[in-house]
Amino acid sequence: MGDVNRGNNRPEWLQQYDLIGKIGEGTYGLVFLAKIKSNRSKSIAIKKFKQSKDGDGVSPTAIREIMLLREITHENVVKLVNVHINHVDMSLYLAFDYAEHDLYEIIRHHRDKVNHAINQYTVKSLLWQLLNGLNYLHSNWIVHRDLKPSNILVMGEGEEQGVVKIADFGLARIYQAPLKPLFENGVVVTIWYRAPELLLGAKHYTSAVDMWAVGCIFAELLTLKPLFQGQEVKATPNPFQLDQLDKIFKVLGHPTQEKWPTLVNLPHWQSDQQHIQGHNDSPGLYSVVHLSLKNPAYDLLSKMLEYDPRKRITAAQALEHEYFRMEPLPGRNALVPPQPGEKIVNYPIRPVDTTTDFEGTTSLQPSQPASSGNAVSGSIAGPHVVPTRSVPRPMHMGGMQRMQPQGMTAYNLASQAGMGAGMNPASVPMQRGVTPQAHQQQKRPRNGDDWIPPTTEIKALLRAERDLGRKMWIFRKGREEFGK
Ligand SMILES: Nc1ncnc2c1ncn2[C@@H]1O[C@H](COP(=O)(O)OP(=O)(O)OP(=O)(O)O)[C@@H](O)[C@H]1O
Repeated sequence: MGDVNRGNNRPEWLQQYDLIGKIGEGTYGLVFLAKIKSNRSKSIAIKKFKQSKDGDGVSPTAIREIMLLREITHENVVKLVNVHINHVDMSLYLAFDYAEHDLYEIIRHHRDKVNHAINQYTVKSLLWQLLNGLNYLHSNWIVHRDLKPSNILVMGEGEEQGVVKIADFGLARIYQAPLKPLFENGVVVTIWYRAPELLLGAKHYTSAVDMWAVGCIFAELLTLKPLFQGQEVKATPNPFQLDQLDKIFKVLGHPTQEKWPTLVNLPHWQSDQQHIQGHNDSPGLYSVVHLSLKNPAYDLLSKMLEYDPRKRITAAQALEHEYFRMEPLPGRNALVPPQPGEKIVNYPIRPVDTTTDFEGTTSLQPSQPASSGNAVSGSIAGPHVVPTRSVPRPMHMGGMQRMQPQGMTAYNLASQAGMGAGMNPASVPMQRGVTPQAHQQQKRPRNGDDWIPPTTEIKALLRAERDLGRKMWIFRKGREEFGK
C-alpha cells in the first residue's frame, strides 16, 4: 500500500481500494490509480472532480459526464465502473477502467525515445477503433468535443491489450435539434484539434467537429507532430484564435465560398477579412504528412480535414473507407507487431506520484514502489514532485488478433446501426445498469459518504442541477429587482 492510504480521514468507501497515487491532472480534476482490494489484478482510474467555483458542490459539467457515461457501453469507450459522491463536501469521484497507455504518450515515445514512425498496422488499428467508438457516440447523439491524443486511451497487458478507449467526457454534451449555442458553454475543443468552423465563431456544433479532431490525430500518428500547432490566445473567455486558423490555412490553403458556401455567415470571417481571407499558396497536406495523392490514407485524411463541416466525412463513412480494406488490415490489439518476428515497441507505463492523495496534498514521505508494477515518482517526495518515466517494460504479446472487414462489421454491429439516412439513436442497442459491485456498495449507507444507486443517483444529480439552476434564477432575479 502506498503512503497515500495512510491518512486518518480516509473515507470509508475508499477502503475497497488500495490507492496507489496520482497519474494525471486535467482541467476538471485529478486522476488517481487504485487497485481493487478483492481483486488486486484489477486497476482502476479514479477521477476526482474539482469543486465548482461557487462552492455549490458537484458541478454541472460533472453531472453531465456521469449521466452520459452511465448510459454508455461500448468496447471503444472507457467504462465507468463506479460513482461516489461525498455528501460532506460534495466532492465527486468517478472510477473508470484503467488504461495503461494513451495516444499522447505513444506518439511521444516514438518521437522522443525510439525515433521511428508508428507502424502502419498500429496506426490503422488505433484509428479504426477510435472511429468505431466515435461512431457509437455520434449514433447516440453525443459529440465528444474535446478529442485529443491524451483522451484516447489504449489498454495495456491483459485480455483487452491494445484496445482503444475514448475517455474524458467532461465537455461532451448530448446534442439534439435545435442545437444549443456554443457560447453558453464557453470554449469547447482544445485549440490544436479545434475545427475551423468553431475557430471562425460558429455558434452551433455538430459531430463534424470530432471528425476534424480525428483528422488532426490521424496526421499526428503518421508524422509524430501535431498538425496545426497554433499559439493559443487566452485573453477573453472565447477569443478569436487567429494563429490557429493561420496554421491551418498555411497547410490546407484558404477556404473559399465556392467550396464552403456558408463560410460567409461565420462571425469571424466577416469581422477579420484582412487577416483570414488571403490567398497564399499552401504546400499541400500530402507533403506535410508525406503521403502521395493516390494513397488511400491521404484520401481519408483529406476527407476528415474538409473545411465545410457538412461535407466532412462521418465516422460511419470513414469506417467504410478503402484504407481499412487494404493490407495491413486493422485489428483489435493495435499494439501487436505487424509481422511475426518484427520488433515489439515497449511503451512506457504511466508514472505514478505515490505521494499525492485525494486531497491533492502531498504526504512529504518517501515514495514506495507501487506493487502494481507501475512506475512511481522520484524517491524523495516534495510538494512539487516531478514524476519520472519508468524504464519501458516489454509487453506480453498474445496471439495476433486481426479482423477482416466483415469481422469488423460484426464487431461494430451496434455502432453501425442507423447511420445510413441520418443518425438514429433508437436503433442502437444500449445496455443500462450497473456492475454488481456498485449494487453491493449502495447497501451500506455511511455518514455523508455513501454510494448512490444508479437511478437514484441520476435523479439526485438532476435535482442538484435543477437546484443550481433555481439558485441562479433567484440570484439573477435578485439582481434585476435590486439592481445589484
Ligand atoms: N481511465 C484512465 N486510465 C488511465 N489513465 C487515464 C484514464 N483517464 C484519464 N487518464 C489520464 O489521466 C490524465 C489526466 O486526464 P484528464 O482527462 O483529467 O485530463 P486531460 O484529458 O489530460 O486534460 P483536460 O481534462 O484538461 O482536457 C491523462 O494523461 C489521461 O490520459
